[in-house]
Amino acid sequence: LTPQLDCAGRVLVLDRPRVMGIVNVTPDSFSDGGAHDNVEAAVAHGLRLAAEGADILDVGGESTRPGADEVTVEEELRRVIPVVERLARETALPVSVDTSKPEVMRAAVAAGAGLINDVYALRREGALDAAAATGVPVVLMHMQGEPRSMQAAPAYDDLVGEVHRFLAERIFACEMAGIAKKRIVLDPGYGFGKTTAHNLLLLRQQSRLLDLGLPLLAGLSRKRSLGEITGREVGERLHASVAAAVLAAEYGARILRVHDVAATVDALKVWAAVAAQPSPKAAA
Ligand SMILES: Nc1nc2[nH]c(SCC(=O)O)nc2c(=O)[nH]1
Repeated sequence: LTPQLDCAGRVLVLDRPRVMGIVNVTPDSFSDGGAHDNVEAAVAHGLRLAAEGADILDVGGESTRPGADEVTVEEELRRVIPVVERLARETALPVSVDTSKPEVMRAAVAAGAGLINDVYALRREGALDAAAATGVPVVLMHMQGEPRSMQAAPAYDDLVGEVHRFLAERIFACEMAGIAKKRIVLDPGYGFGKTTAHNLLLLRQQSRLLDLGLPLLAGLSRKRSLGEITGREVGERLHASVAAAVLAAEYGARILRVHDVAATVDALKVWAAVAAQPSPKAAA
């Protein structure tokens, strides 16, 4: 049976790896334009990613980069809601909201968002109830520590086991709050309290998370670990990001969260065409 996510009426069919395009609504470092310019630029970017073949658009107003400082609820709402509203209206794609704040979850779904993408896995006060009340699917991501300090000294006794246990606990918390298991997507949280070595091991063993019985989302696009491996700066990580997306698909991910949609769409078409062929075991 093919898993599918009903994102407020816009159904994401997970019969093959799908591409989630990243729409950051954070102060534009290129222009000193005010909030309006940020919204306009973000909407234009989202429309472009839709034209490039994205299956879902992920709108985020708070950078969760290591060391990032907090954004107030009011500021995050000002950035995110207008963009969610416009993209939900001007495309037929499901729109997800990348937030940990319950108020932003509620307002974004009211404005047309069909998926909640929470890097904090609904652990903030009120987030479980807010997500349950919206009725839309949720992405639960693993993070060790807090964005501000998570990269100081990440350490694990059993990395994959700890990520697995964390996700199992968050699934249970969701079910207790009335969020059905079929509304949940899991995410290993690459780069969130992990060294490059951790990220590599977690990717290689990502398929161990599949026994939790839920679709996986992977976000490796342009991340620091890819820079460490290739020596490339953030704007030069397209090739590494495409390789990482294909590997994540090979190791079980069905949603790839990326900046470079067109390139990843083509790469995953090749993956899907090959994956459709009989495996060596079948031929034997
Ligand atoms: N679900 C999910 N959401 C995310 N939001 C970010 S923000 C940091 C960046 O894009 O570099 N990363 C992720 C990720 O890996 N998974």
